Amino acid sequence: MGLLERIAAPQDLRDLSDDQLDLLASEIRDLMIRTVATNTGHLGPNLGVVELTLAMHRVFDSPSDKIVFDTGHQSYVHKLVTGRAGDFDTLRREGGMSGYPSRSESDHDLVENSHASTALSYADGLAKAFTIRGEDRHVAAVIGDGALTGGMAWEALNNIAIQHDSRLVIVVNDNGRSYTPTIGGLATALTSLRTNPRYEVLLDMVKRRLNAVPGIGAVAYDALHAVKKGLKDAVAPQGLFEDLGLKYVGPVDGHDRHAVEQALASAKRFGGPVIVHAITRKGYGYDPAERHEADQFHSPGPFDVQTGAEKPKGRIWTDHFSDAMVRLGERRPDIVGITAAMMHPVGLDAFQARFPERTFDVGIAEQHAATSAAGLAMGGLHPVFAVYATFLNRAFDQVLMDCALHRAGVTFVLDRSGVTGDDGASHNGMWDMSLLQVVPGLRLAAPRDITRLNELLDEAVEVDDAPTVVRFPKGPPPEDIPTIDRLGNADVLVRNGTKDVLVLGVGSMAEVAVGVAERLTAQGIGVTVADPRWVKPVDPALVEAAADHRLVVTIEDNGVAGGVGSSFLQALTAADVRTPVRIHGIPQEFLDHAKRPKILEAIGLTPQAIALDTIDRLATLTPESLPRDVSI
Ligand SMILES: Cc1ncc(C[n+]2csc(CCOP(=O)(O)OP(=O)(O)O)c2C)c(N)n1
Ligand SMILES: CC(=O)[C@@H](O)[C@H](O)COP(=O)(O)O
Ligand SMILES: [Mg+2]
Repeated sequence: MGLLERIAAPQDLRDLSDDQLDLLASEIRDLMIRTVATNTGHLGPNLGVVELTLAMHRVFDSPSDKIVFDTGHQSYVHKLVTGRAGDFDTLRREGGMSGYPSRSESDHDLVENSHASTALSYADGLAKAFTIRGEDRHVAAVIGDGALTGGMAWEALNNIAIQHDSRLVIVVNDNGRSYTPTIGGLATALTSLRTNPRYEVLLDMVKRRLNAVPGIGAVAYDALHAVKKGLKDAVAPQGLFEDLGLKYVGPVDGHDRHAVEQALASAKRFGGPVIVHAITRKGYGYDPAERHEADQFHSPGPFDVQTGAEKPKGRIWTDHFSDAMVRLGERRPDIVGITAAMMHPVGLDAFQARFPERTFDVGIAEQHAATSAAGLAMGGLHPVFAVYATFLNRAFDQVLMDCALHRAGVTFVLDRSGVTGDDGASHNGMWDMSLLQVVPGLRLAAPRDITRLNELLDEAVEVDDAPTVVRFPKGPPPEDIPTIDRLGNADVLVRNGTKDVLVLGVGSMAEVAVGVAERLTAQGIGVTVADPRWVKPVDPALVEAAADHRLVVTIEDNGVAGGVGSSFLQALTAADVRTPVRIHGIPQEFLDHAKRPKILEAIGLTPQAIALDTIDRLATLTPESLPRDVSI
């Protein structure tokens, strides 16, 4: 590992010469490429911030100064130079290093939330705290051009701009992309700053001339830096940040570590909030990533280091949704697709290719997406907003007060619902079937397999007077699980005679419910397994069926608090049905990263664990807890 072994703390970086720092940068790239090739992870974003991160840790004094990463997926270099290089081979492994900042790993890490556009708000708070406490500490926040399209970032900038004494340096890591090129007026404004041809040529010439002058070159370059700012005013329109009252330094070549250090040092000296605009390239230094058209290896699966060829992946739920959307689009000219900067990851790229004028990428702006969808519905269209389940949390009020209050026919398709695993606590989609329970009129479906996905999507887009939600998990779908009967709107999957236990298997947990039934049947226990399909509103036929059974078991890939099981129990209570209910779901905790199957096993969402619990539960049932008309 060479030089990296010598970096026990970021302060060690200051003892390295320029040549050694260049060598260290290539060592870091090499290690990240080899590690992500097997462990998976965010290679493109991290290759793009090697020089930037080294410069930050040479200028700022972490952990006393606080370095905050927006989204945090680009914090591998930060981890490598803050004493964790030795554990890097455990990246994203169960019990190993998180792919995001982790406070339990290091006091150099602060923000663990992987939801974008939050860093500037944390930084605003931190800087105010240091000022009030009279602490001479700086805050440096790294935010990507993509994360800058999120509304929270501008709420923060609005506040930061008036904090004239805050020791805050904002580094805009501008690589022009989220997954795909960043969209919108902000992106255009950033582009105009970074690509003004006269400014670039002039700057390059000056830099080359000065650096060629031994001894004084760098100093003069630094002095000219301020002039350059003036220069830039002359050759590049300002606006954007400086109209807000924010000092702006840049754009600076984010792969020129020395230039970045100069910019950061001068920004640090300003003594007030400053924006340093760094131009970087995602995947920089690894050809297969730089050439990767789709997303420059934003988060590649396992791949061959030599060729960059990714190991073939089987079809996942998203691929089937993608096909279904194209079919819907052909059948329904009123259907439009919306994504929040994740066109391919949510499976709307095929729909976009077929119906470009009916597809909208709104940037990382889920709140805007939801309310814009309400507007589209009010305008006579039927929008489908495809989003990862966890990211819809951010738009809860928009779903409630902009969509549901106005009975807007918007369909939300929640990919990555339930346990996702690799990306840690803030990525698990374990909240939607709890949060959305309280939304009046909203209908929520959880397909168990691809046949049901197509059925439920068709049903959802037929609803034009209320928001509908269809949610499915990360990864490959199961084989179709056949229906043997209907029970109201629900599908009966197993019925083996006596009515001891009614098992409700929700969405991806229907497969688990069938496994539970197999184990209970082998013990001579009577089981009915039903897949509710629509979990909100609760199906009255299932309430009725519960009254005929000794015990109800609900299984959901959602937090147990306020989820499907809770709402079913509430419905039984309201109907004065006293059958006891045993709720199985994700414990209401922040789960550490690991693979989805390992987490499901660890939290007991397996046929074996639930069958054993059910047998125990049945054995403890006492007459008074039985429905009135059953005697044992
Ligand atoms: C609220 C939210 N929506 C979507 C995502 C998914 N996501 C992760 S990284 C990313 C792109 C971020 O782009 P940028 O901020 O420019 O960082 P870069 O990857 O270019 O370094 C997105 C959309 C997220 N993390 N948070
Ligand atoms: C950082 C981020 O939010 C996404 O890039 C996330 O890693 C998505 O991962 P998957 O698309 O692999 O579920
Ligand atoms: Mg970017």
